[in-house]
Amino acid sequence: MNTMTESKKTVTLNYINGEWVASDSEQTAVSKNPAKIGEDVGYYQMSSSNDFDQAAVSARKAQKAWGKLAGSVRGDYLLKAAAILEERIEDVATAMTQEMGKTFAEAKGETARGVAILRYYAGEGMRAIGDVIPSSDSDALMFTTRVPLGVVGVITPWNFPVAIPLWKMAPALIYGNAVVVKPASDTAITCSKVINCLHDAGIPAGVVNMVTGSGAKIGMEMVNHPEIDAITFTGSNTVGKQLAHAAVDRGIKYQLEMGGKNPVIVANDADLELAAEATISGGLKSTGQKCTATSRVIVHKDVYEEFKEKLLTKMKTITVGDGFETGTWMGPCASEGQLETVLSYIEKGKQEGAKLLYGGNQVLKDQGYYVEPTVFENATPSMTIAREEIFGPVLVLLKVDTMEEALEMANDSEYGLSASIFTTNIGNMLSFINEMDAGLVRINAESAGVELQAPFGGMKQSSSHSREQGRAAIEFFTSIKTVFVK
Ligand SMILES: NC(=O)C1=CN([C@@H]2O[C@H](COP(=O)(O)OP(=O)(O)OC[C@H]3O[C@@H](n4cnc5c(N)ncnc54)[C@H](O)[C@@H]3O)[C@@H](O)[C@H]2O)C=CC1
Ligand SMILES: CCCCCC(=O)O
Repeated sequence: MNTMTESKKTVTLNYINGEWVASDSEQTAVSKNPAKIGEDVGYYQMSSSNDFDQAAVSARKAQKAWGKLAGSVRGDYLLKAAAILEERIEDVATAMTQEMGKTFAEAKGETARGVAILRYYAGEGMRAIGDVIPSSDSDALMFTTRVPLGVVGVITPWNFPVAIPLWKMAPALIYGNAVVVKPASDTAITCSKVINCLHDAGIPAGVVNMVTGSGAKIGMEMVNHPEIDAITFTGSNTVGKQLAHAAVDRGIKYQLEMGGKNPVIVANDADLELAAEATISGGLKSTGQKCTATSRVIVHKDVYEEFKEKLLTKMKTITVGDGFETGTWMGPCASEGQLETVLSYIEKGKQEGAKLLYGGNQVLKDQGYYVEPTVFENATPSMTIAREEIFGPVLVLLKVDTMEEALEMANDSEYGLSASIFTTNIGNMLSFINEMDAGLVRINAESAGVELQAPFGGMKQSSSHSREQGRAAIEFFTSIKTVFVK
């Protein structure tokens, strides 16, 4: 059981060496519901260095046998976990909406994506992992194979608390690694429910471990621990860079997926209804808290006013509220801190001279951490709101005279995660595909829309330049060994 009751409080436990255990710090912290101020979702362990050490040592011991299993046998565990998670979609999604505010429908959709991720990587246990390469010695046999890294540390953010841990853990496990996961504290309970599905699938003790608590403490403990052979991180650039420096100091493999400032280009031949709908969805779904969310909206001057009117008409229909309420389109910001960050960027936008077209206000103040969907115009590319990741429901309209200017503006960012263009012109489409510096480029579709079977990752400052998901994940979670036999 992943929780215990302590003076009527539900306390989520750590998962170490196949057992649910409390931290030896005897300290817990509360996970709060951002939709309902004052409502505690539950408690999680504020773990100690010793807790992490026990998890890492357990993982090291377990990995030896786990790595020797046939890939198909490892895959069977993932298939069982997928079936269990599928049975528990409502329960896991409930925890997600309670902990970070995503609408219940989106939370169920994400959890279903987690089921699909487990099933996809289960199949990887029976697919080729190398090549036969002709040696210059005709009597010799030369081929490549792949070996696991060993123990992989997994650090994940709060915005996709099921999909991101699983799109890291599932490939790590199928390719023979053991894992220690440190989830974002805001969604520790949700992660524990995912881990419990792996536990109930009978995964061998020590192969999967979860240690909750302060990122600065446990996250840094992880990257510096001698039993950790690699780190896979998704989160902010600030934290990612800290982890990378520590990983380089130890000479271990690391993978970072970080921020974005994703543009959408609306060409003068675009389907404006489609472009407006996709900008709303891509920019404001999940309260704009997706790394792939649209934030810069670059519009050709010929269609600017018509597009703006369509966008505003749709924005005015957005209902803000508790993610469990049927009519809610957009939930709260994930935490009080996230709300404060978003409101500070809105103020910055006004101070720097952008025009607030719609929204910009905190709402339902007595209930939770809610902000209106917001759009600015008359912004310049140098303004803070056009350069920095806000990670909230804030769109910035930018007007251009030509498609060349649009593409130049779209690339004028330190980030390069995802980007979209709306056009019916094949020349615009090909220029965008070839010249847009982003890891995910989408044509006539919103900037969000990661598919689990395709490589995913950023360019420039959005990533450490490996790729997650799909078959690409094998590159990070294994090492290639070239074999020569005479
Ligand atoms: N590129 C991508 O695929 C994605 C990127 N993100 C990015 O993540 C950010 C939002 O997520 P947050 O959880 O707020 O990010 P965050 O960077 O604050 O935290 C991410 C994880 O790192 C841990 N952490 C915090 N401080 C740490 C430290 N000093 N050492 C080690 N670990 C530490 C946290 O506890 C959490 O588990 C945004 O910047 C967003 O763009 C989010 C989802 C996907
Ligand atoms: C955290 C990255 C997940 C992005 C969700 C999407 O674009 O579908």
